[in-house]
Amino acid sequence: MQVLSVASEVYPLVKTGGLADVAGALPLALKGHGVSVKTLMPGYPAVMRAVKGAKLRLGFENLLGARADLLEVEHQGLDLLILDSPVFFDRPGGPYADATGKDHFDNWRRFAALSKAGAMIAQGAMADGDGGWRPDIVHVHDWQAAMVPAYMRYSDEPEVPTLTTIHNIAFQGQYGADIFPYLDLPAHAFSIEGVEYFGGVGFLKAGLQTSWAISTVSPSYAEEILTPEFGMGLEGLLTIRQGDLHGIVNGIDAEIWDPATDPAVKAHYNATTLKIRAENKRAVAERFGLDQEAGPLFCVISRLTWQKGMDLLAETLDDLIAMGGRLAVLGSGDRALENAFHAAAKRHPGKVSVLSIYDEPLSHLMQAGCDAIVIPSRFEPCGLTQLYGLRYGCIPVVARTGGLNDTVIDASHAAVASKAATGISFSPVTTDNLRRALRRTVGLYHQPKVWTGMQKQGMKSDVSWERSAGLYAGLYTSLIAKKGS
Ligand SMILES: Nc1ncnc2c1ncn2[C@@H]1O[C@H](COP(=O)(O)OP(=O)(O)O[C@H]2O[C@H](CO)[C@@H](O)[C@H](O)[C@H]2O)[C@@H](O)[C@H]1O
Repeated sequence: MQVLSVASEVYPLVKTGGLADVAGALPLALKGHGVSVKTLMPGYPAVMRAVKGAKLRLGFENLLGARADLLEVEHQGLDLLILDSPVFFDRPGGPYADATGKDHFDNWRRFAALSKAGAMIAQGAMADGDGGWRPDIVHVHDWQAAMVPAYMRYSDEPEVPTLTTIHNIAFQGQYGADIFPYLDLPAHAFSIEGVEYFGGVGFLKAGLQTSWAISTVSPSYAEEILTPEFGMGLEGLLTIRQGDLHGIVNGIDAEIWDPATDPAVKAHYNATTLKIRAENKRAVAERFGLDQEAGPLFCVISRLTWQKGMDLLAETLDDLIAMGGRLAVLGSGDRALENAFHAAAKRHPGKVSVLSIYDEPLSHLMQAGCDAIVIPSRFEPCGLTQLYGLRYGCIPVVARTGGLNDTVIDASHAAVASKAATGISFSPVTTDNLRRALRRTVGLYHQPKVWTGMQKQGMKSDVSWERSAGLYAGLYTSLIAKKGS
């Protein structure tokens, strides 16, 4: 089976968050299920530097107003299609924003161009000539690629089955109606059945409306987004499409994330040699300038945002320190939240430390050395850092929501007694409940037998892609069968 995947970021080439991890790991996991994936992504400067020697496959003279080339290259096991359009993608800053954090002014045009290219490839643009290629199914990720199924729906070419995956419904790609004339769509696409959304254009809405099927990254979140509290305005549409909505939990790349071999980890270990983690703990404390002392070392590896509940954590820090904990924070985000954490670090030198940088190797070392990772998210479609935590013996302390609910087993009395517990979870998401969860965590930490048992149980959890890749392969097969029926 041939799949075209379309994503705006793909690990290891460009990553701003969990989407990149999934877009980079799922194609590799699908290989074992007889599924072969080509991934279309933008040619940002970092990508163009990394894929020297890519082959030119197609030229688009005028893709939403700019010239673009389609390049093909194999990179670390991934078959990549790179949309090389200097006008759209060769600029300083990140994939979505400039160096000051302001969104690129033409994001709608950049990602509509990506989507339009995806739709043309899906409908046979690469089918002619030597090594011609045509996908059996198209899988697009988040709003930046969500216009692919819309472009396909409104073209005259035969349809190919499509799946749109929601990684974060908070980002929807909503724009004014004034962009519609530039999208290269027929006039009737501006309707409730098409791309129109509250009088403007909604990219994610368009994908959810026109895609054959929809998925999100955990079963719990698939249910939550049907409610006004979590659906962010799309709950009505999703409820209508409930029969086509699937929840498939993310996995992690178990080769990249392996504490026994990870090159970013100072002292390698496995579930039978957990004592070795102490060396990594010392290394983390040193890197963050924290006191070397007994007591639990907590960490955060996250965007510092409201979604992630970071305001709640900032409010509990004085108590966490009073309980004997320390905290290492790796992340940046909302200015006010960054300031709150930096202020706590000033109040508690040696106990709280914040690095507002993006550092992939350090994130690995932290999972390998910290005792617990705190994830008090208000909503979490899946969450990956708790999965890395489970694999590395870094106990997750999580809000009971979305994928966090589906992947962490709370240390209730029964779960501890039956040795099933893998973490600590709490709900509803309030400061008081988080404080209680942190206190419970410190209590468990001081029962070394129970704590080690939880670490071992977590390390045994199946967090690999194996099962979920099988579920995606099954979903693809069922959609292809639908086409034939
Ligand atoms: N400063 C930093 N330095 C280094 N690494 C950092 C970092 N800050 C974050 N990271 C890394 O970025 C990734 C974040 O992934 P998450 O799943 O936690 O959330 P995100 O909200 O980005 O993803 C969305 O998509 C994913 C994928 O589907 C869903 O799991 C999630 O719920 C949804 O919100 C992790 O790999 C983490 O280690």
